Amino acid sequence: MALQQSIELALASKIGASGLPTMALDAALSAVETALARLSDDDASGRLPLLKLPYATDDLASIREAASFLRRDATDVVFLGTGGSSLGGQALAQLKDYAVPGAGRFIDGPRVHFLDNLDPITFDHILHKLPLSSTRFVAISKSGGTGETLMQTIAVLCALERAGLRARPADTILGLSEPRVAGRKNGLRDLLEPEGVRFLDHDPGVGGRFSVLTNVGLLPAAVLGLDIAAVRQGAADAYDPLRAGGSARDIPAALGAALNIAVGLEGRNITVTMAYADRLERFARWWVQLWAESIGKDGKGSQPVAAIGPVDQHSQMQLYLGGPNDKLFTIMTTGVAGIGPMMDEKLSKRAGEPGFAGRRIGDLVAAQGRATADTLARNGRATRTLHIDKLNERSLGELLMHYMLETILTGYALGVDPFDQPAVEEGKILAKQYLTEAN
Ligand SMILES: O=P(O)(O)OC[C@H]1O[C@](O)(CO)[C@@H](O)[C@@H]1O
Repeated sequence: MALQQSIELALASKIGASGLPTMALDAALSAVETALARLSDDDASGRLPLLKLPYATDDLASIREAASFLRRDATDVVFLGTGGSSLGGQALAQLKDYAVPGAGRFIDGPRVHFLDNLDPITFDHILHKLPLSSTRFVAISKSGGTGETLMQTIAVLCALERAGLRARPADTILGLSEPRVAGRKNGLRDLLEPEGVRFLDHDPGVGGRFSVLTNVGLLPAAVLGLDIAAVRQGAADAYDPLRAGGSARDIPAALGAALNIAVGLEGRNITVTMAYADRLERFARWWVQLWAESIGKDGKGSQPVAAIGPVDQHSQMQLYLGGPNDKLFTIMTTGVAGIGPMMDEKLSKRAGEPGFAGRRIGDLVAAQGRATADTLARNGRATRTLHIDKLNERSLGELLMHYMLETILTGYALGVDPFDQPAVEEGKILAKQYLTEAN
């Protein structure tokens, strides 16, 4: 198990009166015990296919085969899709420098693009810049009905047509969506299947924001050459303690859920995750969707905020330490001490920082993560720490599964359904109405 979690710095016994009283944590733990029993029933009944994924290997060959198809003679692979149809893949892709400021441009092999936000200028620009004859597109939508993804896909088909490549969309595009269900429309399949485009099936029993361990997240990971079996093994590392049974206090994801619930009981409704690693930035965005859509309903929920260290110390820390004490902080660190460029002694002295001499950049980042957690705690801010010594496929798989389990258990304990998102439909319907009314 790579993940080391501590909630010490959230407790009143450690940080004083503004920390969590034992009673609040005990009450939350007891609610999570009931949630654990429900999850165990879900596992036994097979109701939640997500719980089987950590141990599944039978689909990995087909994911690798699809990845080889996409990589063959490709300069660029573009993933179309939004929310849960994109963020899990992005979180994994960061292990290979995807969207890491300054480093992402130097990725080996085909360049990978995730176009999750619909922006006309970006899309126009990218379609004009991409070498279309050597670009592969993957259109991902669980429902097959998301307007953004449908518009992107239509725009790609039109661009291929203009480039004289429309004759062979099946060589260029891959679809990923739920299998057809009688009586339910699937716009993406309706659009692409007549073109001969091949589809991978989205597991109908796994919601988009929980789909990172399925082909939705693992396909982009495999395109980038990541070890997708190790991602699943890591997920098993997070789930094994639940399968083994035991009390909520001893199961990391259950303890995390209890912490969130207890902090909520104390009236703090903002939860900040600050990760001291560029390669966890998309993970944090993935978690924001997971938490917001799963927990925010029936008037319940807490506001997830994603932050990255150390850079956000220089933008958000003043509020975190000096503003209202209404947040739970999770400070995430990785084993970066001793890593990176070493500081020259003479130059360090000249810069007025003799303490830098002989130290590496990773030493400062490690010290900063530790200092932030301690400073928050000294200022009475409830803080959890999560440390991963080595960030790789296995430990990231563990982190992803830990958070999915923590989220489900929190939802169960709060009495909300973590698997639906009824409120987002209203705006989608209205936007389509405005679109047809516009002239
Ligand atoms: O994969 P789909 O069906 O295109 O949905 C994309 C995203 O849209 C949502 O349904 C919210 O609008 C998310 O839950 C989902 O991840």
